[in-house]
Amino acid sequence: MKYQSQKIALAYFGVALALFAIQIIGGLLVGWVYVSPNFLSELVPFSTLRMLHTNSLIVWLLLGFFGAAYFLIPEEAEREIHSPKLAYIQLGILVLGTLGVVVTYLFNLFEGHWLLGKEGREFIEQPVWVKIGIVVAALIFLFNVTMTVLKGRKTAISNILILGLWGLALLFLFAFYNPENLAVDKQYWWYIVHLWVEGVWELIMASILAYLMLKLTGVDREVVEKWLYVIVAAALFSGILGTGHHYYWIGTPGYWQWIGSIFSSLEVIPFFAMMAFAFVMVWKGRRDHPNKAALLWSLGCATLAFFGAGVWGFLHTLHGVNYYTHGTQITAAHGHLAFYGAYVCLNIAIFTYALPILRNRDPYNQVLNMAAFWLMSGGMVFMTFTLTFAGTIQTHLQRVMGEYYMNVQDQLSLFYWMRFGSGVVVFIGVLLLIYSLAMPRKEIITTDASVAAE
Ligand code: HEM
Ligand code: HEM
Ligand SMILES: [Fe+2]
Repeated sequence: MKYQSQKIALAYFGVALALFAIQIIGGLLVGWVYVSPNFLSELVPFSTLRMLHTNSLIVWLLLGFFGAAYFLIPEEAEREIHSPKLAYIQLGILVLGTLGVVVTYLFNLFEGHWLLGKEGREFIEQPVWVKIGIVVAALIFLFNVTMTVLKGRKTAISNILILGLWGLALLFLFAFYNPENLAVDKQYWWYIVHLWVEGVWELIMASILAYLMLKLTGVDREVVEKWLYVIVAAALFSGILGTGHHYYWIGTPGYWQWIGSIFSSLEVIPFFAMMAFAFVMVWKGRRDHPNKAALLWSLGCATLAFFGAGVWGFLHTLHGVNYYTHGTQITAAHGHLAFYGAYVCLNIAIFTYALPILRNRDPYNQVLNMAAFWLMSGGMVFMTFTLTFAGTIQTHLQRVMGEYYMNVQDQLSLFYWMRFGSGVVVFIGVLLLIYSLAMPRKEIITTDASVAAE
């Protein structure tokens, strides 16, 4: 570790990993409700469990991004973080807000209250006071990292990372706008839900991947930067108007069907470019970095993001297809693999790279970490297939044959069992990952000195 303030990342990564475990337990619970519909229904309704699953996902991914910024910006800017104290206050606010959401929803508090009560719109369910807390935390963060970069060396990696993080915070402001008209409400709601993952978060993804490639492969910075600019331009060019793929059936004018179909199809390009980038860097790289697990997660990230976002996104993005598949299990299949590939794997790649450095150890428990990669990724890919099959049958029976929703659900139970099974595998992978990141490697006991020295 070159700079003391990089240590801030350790606290962020720790909280993120704990929330990750909670997110997956939440996933298992919602998955179990699908096979046993009355499970917990008296205590915690499905909608609350589902909210806890998706919101803990978003919160831990954000904590991971913030931690990644605190880790890599000192190295890029060649100076300490402006104020470590502010960084810890920011973390405190976010943890408090998270607890606030959990308590409010689990005990159903302050119903209908404008400031303290539940908000209910998917992904932005946080009570208004928590939303305000999120904005305050984001402002503290932006101030802190922007000051650091302004006073230090400016690189393409840190500039693009900060641009992405500014965009993330500004777009979140639409969470405060909740118009009466449902069509208008949805129109702005997608500014967050879509423009985050298919817009500004892609900048964050590209810059963190670029940083990892720079460190892990030893390729020249100029080469990495050229790729970075192309990826970012492609992401914004396609992603902004690509929002139109959510405007097909919400009451917006018909031209969105064409704008959405054309531009969202182009969104495949930046995801393909990120995958090509990662592999070309490894191919051209001269460095044989000892942290093989971090490299595996980086390549896995770029590849699974291409399949989850690019291929599974394209699968249902043309309006002629989406007319039938909208809101079916096809959407859930895509949502899972895209989030997992792009943003879960990205975070784990930077955790795997940074934690040994932050804790002053050699890359450790690599084999366990790599086993966790295969268990988790295998589980998520299997889940994607089961949901895709379920979604195909659902689309046919419900949307083509016109069968009643619940009748169709009954016929899909085999797939929901398999989804639950793959979830258990993912959960085991997560436990293994956390163990491999948190615990030091056991001493190798061998008589062969050359093996022991490895
Ligand atoms: C890192 C892994 C995971 C990620 C990134 C993730 C992400 C998500 C997202 C984004 C949604 C909302 C999807 C949508 O509206 O289309 C969701 C819903 C859901 N997830 Fe996960 N999830 C993960 C793991 C799991 C696991 C292990 C299970 C367990 C079986 C699970 C079960 C569910 C269920 C049942 C829903 C509700 C779907 C519905 O409302 O029909 N997830 N998840
Ligand atoms: C990493 C990037 C991406 C993530 C994390 C992601 C995630 C998601 C999630 C969670 C949903 C469900 C939202 C909801 O209804 O609550 C969704 C919907 C959708 N996504 Fe993506 N997505 C990504 C990229 C893409 C790309 C590149 C495309 C197109 C090529 C795409 C096409 C779609 C479409 C068409 C829908 C609407 C599905 C429907 O009508 O029900 N996505 N995405
Ligand atoms: Fe989208």
